[in-house]
Amino acid sequence: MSLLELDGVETYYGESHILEGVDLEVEEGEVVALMGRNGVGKTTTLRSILQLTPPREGSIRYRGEELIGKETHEVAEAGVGWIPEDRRMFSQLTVEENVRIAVPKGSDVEAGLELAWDAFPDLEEIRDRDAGDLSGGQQQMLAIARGLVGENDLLMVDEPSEGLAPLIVEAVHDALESVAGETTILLVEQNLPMALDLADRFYVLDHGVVVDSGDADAVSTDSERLRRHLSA
Ligand SMILES: Nc1ncnc2c1ncn2[C@@H]1O[C@H](COP(=O)(O)OP(=O)(O)OP(=O)(O)O)[C@@H](O)[C@H]1O
Repeated sequence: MSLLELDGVETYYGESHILEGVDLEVEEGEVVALMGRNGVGKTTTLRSILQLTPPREGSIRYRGEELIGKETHEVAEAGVGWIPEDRRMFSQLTVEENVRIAVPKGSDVEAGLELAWDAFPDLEEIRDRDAGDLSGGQQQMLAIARGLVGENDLLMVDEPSEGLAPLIVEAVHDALESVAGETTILLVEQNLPMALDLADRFYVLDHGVVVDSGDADAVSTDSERLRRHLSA
């Protein structure tokens, strides 16, 4: 049984038919990259899984259990975490407070902090700073650290490299690589080298359907196979 399985998922915003039958699977322990041009439905796929925009057709099974019809908080409680594109966090709280409240109720907060600081020593140095005062790269690190301590079985990360300088992208890559050792990841990412390097498998979405998929090792960043679907 796959950890996550989407079958014929169709999602709308009002009358706009965005996902027109998405099929994809994520196995436990994998990093799966979801790629595609702007506006093809990548974020909508994540929103569909989370039941933020519930699909009208199809099925989304997590550990064999149907998610469609559940509330978003139930999906989260089942172990599905989300790092949205806007790196949502509490800007008036410090870095440490942001990590603390990401530790699930009943779990060991100090152990969570230790895990976060081990993975992100740079964050420990700025633990007392307000999250709102961080650079884009630091905010992305904090968002990933929050995902890490959230004890998710599946972490969905939306465009973590977007808008970041190359050196910071490298740091985000390394951070995700260390998180990948702990958690299954579904990664939406337009930075092809980063996506292919991190991923075990990939899917390419175009106009709301999967048009290609395979092993990340089997394609290169400049392959015609990917270029066809990814370049503008
Ligand atoms: N809340 C919304 N209401 C109506 N249409 C929306 C809404 N959110 C997104 N869309 C539209 O749905 C389509 C898919 O958007 P989505 O954000 O899923 O794309 P994406 O592949 O993640 O691209 P991007 O990289 O630009 O975020 C786009 O045409 C977008 O304009």
